[in-house]
Amino acid sequence: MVSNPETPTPPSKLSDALKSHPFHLHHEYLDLTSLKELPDSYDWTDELNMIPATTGGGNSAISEAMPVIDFNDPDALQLIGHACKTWGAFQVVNHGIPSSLLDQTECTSRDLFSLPIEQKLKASRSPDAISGYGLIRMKSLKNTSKKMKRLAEKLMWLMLGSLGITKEDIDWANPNSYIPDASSASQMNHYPACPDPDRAMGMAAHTDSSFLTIVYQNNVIGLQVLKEGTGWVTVPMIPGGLVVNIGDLLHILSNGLYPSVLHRAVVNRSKARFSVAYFYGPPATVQVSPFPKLIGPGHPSLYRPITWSEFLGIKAKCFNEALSSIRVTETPPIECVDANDDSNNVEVA
Ligand SMILES: C=C1C[C@]23C[C@@]1(O)CC[C@H]2[C@@]12CCC[C@@](C)(C(=O)O1)[C@H]2[C@@H]3C(=O)O
Ligand SMILES: O=C(O)CCC(=O)C(=O)O
Ligand SMILES: [Fe+2]
Repeated sequence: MVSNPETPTPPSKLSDALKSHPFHLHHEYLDLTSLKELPDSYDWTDELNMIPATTGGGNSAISEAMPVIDFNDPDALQLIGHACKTWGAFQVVNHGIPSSLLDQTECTSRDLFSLPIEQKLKASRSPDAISGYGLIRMKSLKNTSKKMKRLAEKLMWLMLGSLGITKEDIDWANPNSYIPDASSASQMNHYPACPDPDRAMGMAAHTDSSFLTIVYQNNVIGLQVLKEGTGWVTVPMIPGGLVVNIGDLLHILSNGLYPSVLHRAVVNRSKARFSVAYFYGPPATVQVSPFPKLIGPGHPSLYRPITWSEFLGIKAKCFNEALSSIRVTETPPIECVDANDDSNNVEVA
């Protein structure tokens, strides 16, 4: 094969994916922990984000609450399939991750974010790097907690199983395969108390690019998911519960059957909030495309094949238009505007 010098080689690691798409934030790094007034640069005006949420599950309809799935439930597979189709997210309990480990992670996160800003800036992330301290959008801290990985694997197989996809169907899942292992990244988020929560947003509405993301939130609510026909729904606190979000890569693999969930994090006036997100997906260089069993007459393949690495590059440029930009349609592909703007006020590490 002859390589075309004008075609760049796709990055082989997630951490390299941002090198060609540096992310420049125009925010100055403020100490956000003791603000008396919202700085003008944090004033939020975006329509999608300013729509308020319903209280925990639709207008009093209890059936509209986000599904909570017990891992020990014999019907877990079907329940997960239904939750993926209808919500793109659910909470899981009895997941096997000891609460002591989650508490410990929260303490580490509190300690890290409470360091003086000068000290945190010593670990700042540069515009083309994936890890370090900074403001979102693109940043993460490598934390390959074996337990999180194991849980993510179990969740993935339940999700794929509910679509009729088996381990034999997925090359990279085979332990004897020469293909590298799954990719993952962790991100710790800190949302300081905000003097003007109605004018600010913790983390702007987005989908994750992963296969699935596991989110741990300390006992302060703030995560909201967009439920079709209902609007923004606040994810309730469930002791020991972990939130699972469907990401864009599972959306692609399921040919749109399991849509990635649009979610955001709001801030509140009196309490600081912490969360940890664990992004899990295929090896960075493996191409993901709509699964053949899910394609047929009346169900054309909706997306072109893409690696996580390439998709991250597209996401850095197109942000919430990334999925539509790789959709195979008869209409001309979406032209993205640069998503390289500064619109969030959450600290991440
Ligand atoms: C693996 C990753 C997914 C992510 C980019 C990252 O490198 C680490 C941070 C992740 C995050 C969190 C906030 C929303 C998001 C869209 C972003 O800009 O950074 C996601 C990225 C993603 O899922 O594409
Ligand atoms: O803080 C939260 O609850 C959500 C975090 C999130 O969506 C992310 O890190 O991608
Ligand atoms: Fe997210």
